[in-house]
Amino acid sequence: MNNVKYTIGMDFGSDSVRALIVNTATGEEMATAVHYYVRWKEGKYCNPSESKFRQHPLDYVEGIEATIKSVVSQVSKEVVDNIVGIGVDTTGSTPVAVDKTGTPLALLEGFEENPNAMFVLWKDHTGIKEADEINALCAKWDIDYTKYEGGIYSSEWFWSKILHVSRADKSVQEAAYSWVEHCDWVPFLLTGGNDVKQMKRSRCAAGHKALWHESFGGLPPNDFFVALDPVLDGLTDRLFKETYTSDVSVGTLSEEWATRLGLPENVEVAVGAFDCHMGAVGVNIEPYHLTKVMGTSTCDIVVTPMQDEEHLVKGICGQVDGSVIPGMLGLEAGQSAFGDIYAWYERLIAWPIKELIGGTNLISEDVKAQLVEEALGNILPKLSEAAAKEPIGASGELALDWMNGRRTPDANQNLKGVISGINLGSTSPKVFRALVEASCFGAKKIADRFIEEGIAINGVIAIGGISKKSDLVMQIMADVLDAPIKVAKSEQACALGASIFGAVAAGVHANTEVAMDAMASPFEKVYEPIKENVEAYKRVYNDYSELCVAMENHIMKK
Ligand SMILES: Nc1ncnc2c1ncn2[C@@H]1O[C@H](COP(=O)(O)OP(=O)(O)O)[C@@H](O)[C@H]1O
Ligand SMILES: O=C(CO)[C@@H](O)[C@@H](O)COP(=O)(O)O
Repeated sequence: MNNVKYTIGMDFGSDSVRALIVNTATGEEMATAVHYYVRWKEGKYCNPSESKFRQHPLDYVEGIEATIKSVVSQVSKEVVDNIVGIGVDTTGSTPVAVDKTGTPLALLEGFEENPNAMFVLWKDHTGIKEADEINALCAKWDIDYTKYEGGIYSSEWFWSKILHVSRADKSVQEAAYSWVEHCDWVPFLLTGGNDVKQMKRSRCAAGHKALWHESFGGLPPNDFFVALDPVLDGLTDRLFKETYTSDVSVGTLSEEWATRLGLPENVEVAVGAFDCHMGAVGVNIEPYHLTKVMGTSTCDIVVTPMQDEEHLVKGICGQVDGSVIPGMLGLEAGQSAFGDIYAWYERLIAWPIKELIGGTNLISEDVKAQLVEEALGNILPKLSEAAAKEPIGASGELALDWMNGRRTPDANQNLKGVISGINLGSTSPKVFRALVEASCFGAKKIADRFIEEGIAINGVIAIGGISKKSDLVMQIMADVLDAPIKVAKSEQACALGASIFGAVAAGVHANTEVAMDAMASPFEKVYEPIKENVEAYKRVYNDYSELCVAMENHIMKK
């Protein structure tokens, strides 16, 4: 008789959702599945030139069904019968306007194709002006509500997005009873929630991105929001006061979803949280260790014991009691674009390839398609191979990593990327190397800020796609940070972290620490800094820092 219990972890990333079935006694990953969002992949509802990125709720619903059915089909009936919990993490702040029943407006008649009725993805920066207004109001209000969020509110976050959409689209503003984070909506949906006021909201999302703090009595008061714009009058009453950590259960799977997914009905669903926070749990984060989730963007997570005396860390994405491990302080920072910078460069190089191969009459359509696929799939590996041979700083190309603005330190989404120091000898690999170096210098700015603010960093851990895909990026990161970087074995550390919370919420483990000890991923590799590279990068980093100041002054003058 098998007494082992299993949980499912779901990780909703920027492009895809991943699901795992995990053995709660050992952390063994029994099955895994990935689903790429169909509408998102087609580029629907987005306009990158305006930094507008929306995701349709159906992309997520289809993703839940596809991945869970797939993992369930990969394991025995005995395993399925012993699945007791589900944990969910998502990107954030990724909010959506909902009606009273908590249904995203894009699922209602008349709103199906309206991007303002869809989830406003974390990297959507259409609310830059609104973020500026929030910062200006906080600066003159008697309480600075941004103080636990690094002192600067970002256009990537909840209120900037709500205000922007409410102003831009009267039909959505009028139909929106409330607003909901992606990580709160999925557990609500799976447990059959139908009253948004009963939705259990994530402490992680609320504390890092929605200006929630216990000492404020919850969210800022209505008069603060009315002063911002009367269009927000009354909304806080329809949002929330209480928040929950992810060791708490939202409830059990609804009958409908249990049937749809082929799961038992008594499966507990944990309160959701953001991907990077659960990722840190997936690798058994220790206090004062920096966990870097390296993917499309980066998220940098540190936990510390709760301080007796409050110390506010400036310029990060906030410090929240229990956002990572319940009972500890979770600190978050990150870069708004990381792998996305390489993806942009890849697209630049891919354009002529697609055009030229696509336009030729010399080969058949099938061969064309195969050639294009092979060429595109090899751009980043080939560039990396060639870039690895370039000496550090020898030919002068120097870039800034602000292609999607600067998330931290000191959020400023008005900033733009730069490639400087080009001459007639600048090749594709040289420029690519400069972009990789810039992304690692941006990471060093974050590590430096934690240290300047008195948060020691005693070790660095990497998870996320790039920690697995790119030796080049990882070695440069170790050289630039001058620190060994341990890479987790799990391909899906965030989903694993979510499964750990599923196990705690289902009562299999007494608390998050015990569950992490049993289930978290070990490490498979360490990138050690190379001494001569560390020295060479110190010089280039100084140049990068000077270029940062010059460009920020230049852009902000306009
Ligand atoms: N060989 C490579 N070298 C560097 N970056 C890569 C490589 N292959 C893919 N990437 C980058 O990885 C990023 C995706 O990371 P991943 O962690 O898988 O996704 P997500 O951020 O959605 O969770 C993309 O931005 C892509 O540009
Ligand atoms: O900003 C957060 C969390 O606070 C992330 O959700 C966001 O950077 C998206 O992460 P990915 O790059 O998709 O892994």
